[in-house]
Amino acid sequence: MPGITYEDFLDLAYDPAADELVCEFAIEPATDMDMEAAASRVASESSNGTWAELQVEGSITDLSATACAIDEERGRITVAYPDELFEHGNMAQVLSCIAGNIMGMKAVERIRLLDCDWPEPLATSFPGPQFGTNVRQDIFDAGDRPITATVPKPKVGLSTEQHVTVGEEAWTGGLDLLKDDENLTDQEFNPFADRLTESLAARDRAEEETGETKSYLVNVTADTRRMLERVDMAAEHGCEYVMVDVITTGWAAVQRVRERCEKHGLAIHAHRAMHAAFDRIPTHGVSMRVLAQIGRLCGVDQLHTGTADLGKLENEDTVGINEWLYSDLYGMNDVLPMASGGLHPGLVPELVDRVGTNIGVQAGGGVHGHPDGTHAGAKALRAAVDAATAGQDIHEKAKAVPELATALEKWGTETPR
Ligand SMILES: O=C(COP(=O)(O)O)[C@H](O)[C@H](O)COP(=O)(O)O
Ligand SMILES: [Mg+2]
Repeated sequence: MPGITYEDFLDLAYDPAADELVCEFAIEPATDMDMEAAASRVASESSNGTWAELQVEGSITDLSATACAIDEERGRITVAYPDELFEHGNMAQVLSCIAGNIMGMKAVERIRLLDCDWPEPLATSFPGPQFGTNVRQDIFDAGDRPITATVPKPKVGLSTEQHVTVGEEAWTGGLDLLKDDENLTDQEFNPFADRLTESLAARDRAEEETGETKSYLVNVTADTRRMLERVDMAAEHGCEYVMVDVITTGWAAVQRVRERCEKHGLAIHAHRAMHAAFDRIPTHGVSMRVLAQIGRLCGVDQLHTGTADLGKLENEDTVGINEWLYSDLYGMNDVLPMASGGLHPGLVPELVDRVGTNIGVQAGGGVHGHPDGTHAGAKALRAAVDAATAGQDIHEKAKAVPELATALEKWGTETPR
């Protein structure tokens, strides 16, 4: 009986079926291997093969992936995965196939999952976002402008009272969202329950004062049980959102949060802390593009996708990722990209020029580092966003908004480091 060998996973004449998941990888084969040998091993290990020749009966090869294209020059391969290989609606299982053992196999020096073409049966087995970019209208009344957010700094250490004061100043200064930082959850210096209730009371005051809708991205990140309890608490106290550190928490937990948020009608803000462990080295890991795709399928409404290189952190193709998040995917809702990380008012015109206005603009240091404090910083950021949306020159705007003039004087258009 002929066994299954690596060759069974390579067919460069193969045309993937419409229901197959097609993945593009960048690979650098091991020094003693050519692209074909490495590509067939990638397809094998990520579906149903292994290093040894296997003797099995029946149509087990129906579940085999096929390495169906190789671009020697660019070091790219394409692998098609049959739909039956996957448990629908189970992102952990999907990732254990397409980004699992292959990430560490010796047949490749480096391997990066660059992009996925999600077929309808698999994609629609996930819920997608409840709101996506519609948060700008469904939750706020933001018109054409980006929604705005700020995260109090220092990231941790402020007492609840200090945190809430900073939030209230930011809201009344003109920002839409107060956001917890990624490592602020339920520590003794600022307990979750107190912060939630007191922030929402401040939100109500700010709404009253400004006549605008305000909301709070409360960080519920924890083990799944505690996270769901916190989602329930956020809903109970009248919050519109929860924030989850989606990479550190893991997609399986995000799926449960999405389910619970639907029950309450809450939107999900996804912070991507730790994404760079997967995507920073451009020749290895899982691209931010794929992480963003997974976020959309699992149903986050807002996702950090970087600043198109204007901010303090390394970014991978913010523009291309955002375009994918807006693109049609079998009628699934889109995702609102959040630009964040080292932003300040002077960078806003160029940001909007590069990525458009269908985004959220988030700044921490660029608001609270304003020489006249958070309230002035919030006014400056809001004015910069309004001007950029209206196509007005930021220096013209600064003539009418002294807080913006001060911010421009302090930071100009520099990229922070
Ligand atoms: O706290 C901040 C930004 O603060 P600041 O405005 O002071 O830099 C966020 O955690 C980063 O946006 C994360 O980066 P990214 O959005 O790229 O994931
Ligand atoms: Mg942060």
